[in-house]
Amino acid sequence: MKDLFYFIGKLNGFAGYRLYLNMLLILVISLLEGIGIYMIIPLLGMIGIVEQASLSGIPLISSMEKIIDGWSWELSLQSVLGLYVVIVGGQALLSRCQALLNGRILQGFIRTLRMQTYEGLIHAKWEFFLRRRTSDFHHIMSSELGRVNQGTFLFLQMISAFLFTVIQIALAFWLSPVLSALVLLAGGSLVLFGRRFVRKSKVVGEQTTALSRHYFAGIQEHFNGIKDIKSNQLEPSHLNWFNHLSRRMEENFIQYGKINAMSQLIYRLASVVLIAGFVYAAIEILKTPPEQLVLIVLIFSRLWPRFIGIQSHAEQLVSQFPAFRAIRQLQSDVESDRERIHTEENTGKALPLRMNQGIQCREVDYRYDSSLPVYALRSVNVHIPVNRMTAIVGKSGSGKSTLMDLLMGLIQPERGEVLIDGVSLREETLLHTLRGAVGYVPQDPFLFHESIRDNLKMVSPEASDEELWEALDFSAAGDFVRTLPLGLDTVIGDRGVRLSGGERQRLVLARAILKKPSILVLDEATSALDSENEQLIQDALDQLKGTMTIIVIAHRLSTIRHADQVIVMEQGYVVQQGGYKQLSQDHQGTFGQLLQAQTRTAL
Ligand SMILES: Nc1ncnc2c1ncn2[C@@H]1O[C@H](COP(=O)(O)OP(=O)(O)OP(=O)(O)O)[C@@H](O)[C@H]1O
Repeated sequence: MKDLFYFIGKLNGFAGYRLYLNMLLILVISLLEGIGIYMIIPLLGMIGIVEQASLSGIPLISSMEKIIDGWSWELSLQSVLGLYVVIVGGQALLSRCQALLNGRILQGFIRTLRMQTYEGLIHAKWEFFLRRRTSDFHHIMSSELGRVNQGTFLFLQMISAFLFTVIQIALAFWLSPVLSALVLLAGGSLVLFGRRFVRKSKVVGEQTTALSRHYFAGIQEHFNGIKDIKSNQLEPSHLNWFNHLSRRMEENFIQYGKINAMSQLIYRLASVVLIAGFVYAAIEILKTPPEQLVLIVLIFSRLWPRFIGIQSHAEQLVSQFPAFRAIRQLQSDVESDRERIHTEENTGKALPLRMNQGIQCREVDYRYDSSLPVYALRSVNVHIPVNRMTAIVGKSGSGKSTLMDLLMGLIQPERGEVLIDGVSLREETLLHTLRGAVGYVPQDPFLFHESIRDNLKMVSPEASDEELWEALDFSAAGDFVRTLPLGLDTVIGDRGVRLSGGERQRLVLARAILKKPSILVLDEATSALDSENEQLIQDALDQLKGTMTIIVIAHRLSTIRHADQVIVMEQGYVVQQGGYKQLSQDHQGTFGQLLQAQTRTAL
């Protein structure tokens, strides 16, 4: 319930006066509908079904008669019918306006919510993503937002039904307090009885969230690993998983349907019994005049379906509560894990990085999980000199990528400092500047499902075609792009799968170069290249030496022969640091052993 109130507060903040206008319209529409019902009685009087004289005893009719008398109108069939058309027509017109306003409020609210959630996610720290499955974000951004949309719609519908009920009950009370109190008492006991269905719906709603989360995670994993599935013939086990989950989802929906159908059945049966008892009491015990009875039956016959609707809406609404909670939780998590560089002051383009000495790590410790005594980096002290090439090497899992993330300011040390020219990276403006100055090429390069031109221009929207080709030639990608029939306009597939691994790496390298970074970071960025293309890129990087700071992670040690400095890592510690030649001569050192191992493999 807390979550619902949180979103109502947000809805109120978003819609403001429009929400109240919406309610006012509902009130007027309900009033007009009530008056429309009342209009039937004078009509019945004119037809002769009820006696004209007895109409003056009915509260609202007598007031209306007085008003009409004041206007010196004659209560003729035409005037009553005319008034009826005006009232019911006016109500229809207002209903249309209200439906449109309702739609605008709802869609605008969901758009804002979607935008806020996405903005929060995209500005969250890298560490936030390390702790979560990406499928959970897909789930929240699609399924859960959809459920919040439906929940908000139901909530607005419930307000409308509630206001309608209040107005109609007020009119009924005016007409006959005793009869109305009887009906209300019956309605109230039904609501109390219906609470058990609402509780059950909530439990089913929680199961729905868990199942759909599971579904999203599974689907994403399966299609990411489709090549593995096909080549290792894992289809049967995946089909089995899918079949099992689909059945559980089916059962979940059926269970919800059962609850809803049962509550509706009970409500309908109770309505029939109540109406029968009510009519009996009205005629036999209370001796209600027929015209009043007709009106009350008319009012309640229109009111009852809405009343039942409130119960059904309440069940649906609580079944959506877990989605409200999931989005609220995510919004609060991303807020507390927001990257400090994304503040109001830092919305503009970062200032250019002017680095004179370099980046330094001083006594850095880092753990991915602070509750475990497992360190990814331990007492790391390194210096990355400006405009030089530094290579980071070590066995798999030794901490190379973690150190790289630290140097790029993606993660913050648990102990110690990362400094640029002696200034701590904990300083927000510096972090913003550093991020703007880095060109990063990851191990598994990512390309958007856009043209090559769009993919490149993402980092430099103003770049001319000449600059694009220059960057492509630099990364040894110019030749293969020229052979494509559409050249720069070739659309590359989802995650660039229509290109080979090496082609993707070269395109992403071109993109990084186009940014004209002060710091170029290559994480195993040439691992998928053949030796010819790798050599071309090595030559190009050699040309860049002295113009930008280059940090390279490499497994193939032959590719870092020209590095000015090599950092050797082992189990989170920096065990050696120095020039390539110097380290390679120490045959007992970790680097010497790594070199020997690679030479043996190459033979
Ligand atoms: N997201 C993560 N959550 C928990 N532990 C992690 C995470 N990423 C890395 N680690 C752990 O931190 C240690 C260092 O990992 P890191 O990726 O930095 O090594 P690496 O030298 O880059 O390895 P590789 O050469 O295989 O890429 C490893 O023990 C690894 O299991």
